[in-house]
Amino acid sequence: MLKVGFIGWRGMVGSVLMQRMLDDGDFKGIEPIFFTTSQVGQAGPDVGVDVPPLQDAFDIESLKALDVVITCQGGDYTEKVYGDLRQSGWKGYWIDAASTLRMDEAATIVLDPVNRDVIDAQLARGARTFVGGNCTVSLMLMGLGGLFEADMIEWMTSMTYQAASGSGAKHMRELLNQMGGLRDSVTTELADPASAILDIDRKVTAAMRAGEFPIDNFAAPLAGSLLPWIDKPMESGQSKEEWKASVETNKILGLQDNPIPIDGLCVRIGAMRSHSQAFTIKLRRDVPIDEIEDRLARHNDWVKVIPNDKDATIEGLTPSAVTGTLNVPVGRLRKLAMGGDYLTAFTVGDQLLWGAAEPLKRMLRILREQ
Ligand SMILES: NC(=O)C1=CN([C@@H]2O[C@H](COP(=O)(O)OP(=O)(O)OC[C@H]3O[C@@H](n4cnc5c(N)ncnc54)[C@H](OP(=O)(O)O)[C@@H]3O)[C@@H](O)[C@H]2O)C=CC1
Ligand SMILES: N[C@@H](CC(=O)OP(=O)(O)O)C(=O)O
Repeated sequence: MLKVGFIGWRGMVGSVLMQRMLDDGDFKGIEPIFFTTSQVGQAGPDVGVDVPPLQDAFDIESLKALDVVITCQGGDYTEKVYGDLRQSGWKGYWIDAASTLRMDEAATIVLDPVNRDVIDAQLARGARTFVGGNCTVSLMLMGLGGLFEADMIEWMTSMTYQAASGSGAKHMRELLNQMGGLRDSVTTELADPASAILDIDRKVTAAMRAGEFPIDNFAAPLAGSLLPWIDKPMESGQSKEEWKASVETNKILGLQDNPIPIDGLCVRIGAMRSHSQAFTIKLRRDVPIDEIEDRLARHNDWVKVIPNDKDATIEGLTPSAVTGTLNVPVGRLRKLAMGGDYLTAFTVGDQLLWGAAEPLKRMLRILREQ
């Protein structure tokens, strides 16, 4: 039975992973051992099988006893522990949600409905480090997998609308506090249907710009606004989130030698935990829209093609419709005015499920099936 160590299991991504594993009975047939960076010796979580007290996540000797480490603890933890653990001679499987190791030669980015062939080839070569992809990249590939599989894409742009959860739990709370603060600033006016909307707007804008508005985490108002920068700056002028689109996609697909150019702008919006993206896709040839829809729909069990009409779009192609599900709807599919080989599309996905926890859960299953 595989000895599997869980690190970061009580954080936001880790909790989603725990729930998905419980839902699918994934704790049966493994020996789970839970680790912590702050609560050594406390009781482990209830996962339906006996587990020992929490162990020290920094103790290399304890980690060396594991067949698999699965970590959602974050990049700082990976940086502190991974190198030392490997240098100690440990040959186990390391499965990680953090971006730290993604572009390492030894690491495979996992998204098995899209790149099971790459994962299998890497396992056959003896690869032992598997990392979940960036959330926008994984969600884009789940939505557009059928076009990549058929090698239909010459280049594409992705313009993102990313939820607060991508920044972490504190940011989600701050977004809600910002929303509440804006409403509180105009409670009296909202109760009076005759009040002037431009007075309400003035008060809301003043509240947003006031010194006491809660911006400790986002550094600026997000509620009632947006933030067109995510992650660190790169020399290219891209944000790091934008840079990931091309490098990670091409690594996931095994296309590093002949990469598909992908670029765009990444924008934080006031959604809670589902990311959306709008694409401009330059097709290699003019493919009829019904063939495109058919390929997209058949690619995996979670993608859902939404007809390009208003009712279906508003009902099914929004963060509020998707959050908490594994569905990845893709819609607004139509040819652009630039010509028959220019396609536009829009997709939405839960960034904590397919965007973070689900590919890791499924990688553990793949290891168990070996
Ligand atoms: N947020 C996201 O969208 C994504 C995140 N990731 C990666 O996953 C990493 C973890 O992200 P995320 O889950 O958001 O991080 P969290 O901040 O929710 O959790 C990280 C760790 O903080 C510790 N912690 C301290 N106080 C608490 C508390 N009150 N409740 C829960 N945990 C607490 C826990 O460690 P301990 O038990 O040891 O104290 C926990 O494992 C990121 O750094 C990133 O690398 C990857 C993809 C998406
Ligand atoms: N950067 C993503 C979330 C994330 O954690 O990405 P990565 O795993 O690439 O660091 C977002 O803000 O929405």
